[in-house]
Amino acid sequence: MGEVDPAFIQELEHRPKLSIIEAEGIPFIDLSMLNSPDAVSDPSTLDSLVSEIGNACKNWGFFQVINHGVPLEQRRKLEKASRKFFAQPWEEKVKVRRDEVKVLGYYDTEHTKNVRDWKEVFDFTVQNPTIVPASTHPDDKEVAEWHNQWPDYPHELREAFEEYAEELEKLSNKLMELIALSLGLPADRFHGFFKDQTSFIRLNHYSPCPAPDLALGVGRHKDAGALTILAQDDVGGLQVKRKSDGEWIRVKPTPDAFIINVGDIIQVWSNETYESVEHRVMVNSERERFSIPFFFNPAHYTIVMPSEELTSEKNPPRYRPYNWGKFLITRKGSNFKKLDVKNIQIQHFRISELADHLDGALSVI
Ligand SMILES: O=C(O)CCC(=O)C(=O)O
Ligand SMILES: [Fe+2]
Repeated sequence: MGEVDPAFIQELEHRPKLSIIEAEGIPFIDLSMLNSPDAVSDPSTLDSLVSEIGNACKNWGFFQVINHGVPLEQRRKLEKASRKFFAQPWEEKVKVRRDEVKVLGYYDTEHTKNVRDWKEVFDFTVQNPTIVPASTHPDDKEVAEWHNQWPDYPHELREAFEEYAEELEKLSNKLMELIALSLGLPADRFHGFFKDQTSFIRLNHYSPCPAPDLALGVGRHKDAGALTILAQDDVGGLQVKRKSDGEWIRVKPTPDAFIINVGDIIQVWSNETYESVEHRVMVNSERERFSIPFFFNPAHYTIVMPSEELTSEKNPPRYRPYNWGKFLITRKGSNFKKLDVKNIQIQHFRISELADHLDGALSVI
């Protein structure tokens, strides 16, 4: 395979099998009851929706939603604008390139676990500007602003983005309510964390790849935020690591559905009742693919920790509290240092089982 830069080539164990297992089991959840004006709050219908959400989060960490209330028109408008943007020559796209100072915009050299992804992206934050810590230093309280870059072409991209972001924010809040209820918490338990959200939307473009058996569109990873809402086109390529057997399963494209996945923050908030699940993107040699994830992230000053209501002496907190903004900018920073930098992970805040055992042993003595 002479055509592919070695930077894109996955290690043997992480290369995708070209024979695909398509998921039967990833749940479909119908949200129509949340959006119908005459949905007289029938507690039993709500209860069954909440338990469907809870089971999907527990068993898969992924589910698809239909009748979600996001107008199709808004989604199509952004999808079209995204296609127009990426169809331009590279020289045009790099005019709004992301770098260490301007952290939002166009980017085509992203690495996941130190292997280059076969994709190009455009990042925008929902709040403009978005407030984040100025430095990774734990004692530094200074803040900085992230500003969106808007390309000249297509001119409708900005409006399409803003309308879509507003709709997706509404859907995210509804999903967070259902997730809170499924954990036995009040519906609004997590709302406050998103007041000064650091959410962002990414436009992804995966070109046809001459070596889909060696490279990945996005290498295996977990999403670091609270919740991801993904719009994928009809090409397919997203794979989820099935919890029951570790097999990579393709998420079948369903027109106009959204794919939802639990991120690391929900894993921590729920004290591992729900887990953030590994996923990756396969590319193919024939068709380009587009997708748009919405990453629903809390305010930078959020201290992420297991919810007190969900921990007890028998089920102690499994994570030490961490500052979301510092975590986020540490991640962003390491994207630019590229090879041989290990990304910060929630695993670094996990209270290790070994320590639990030792503590237990010590307290007995
Ligand atoms: O393109 C996709 O299907 C998923 C992309 C993804 O997982 C991500 O950007 O975090
Ligand atoms: Fe992801």
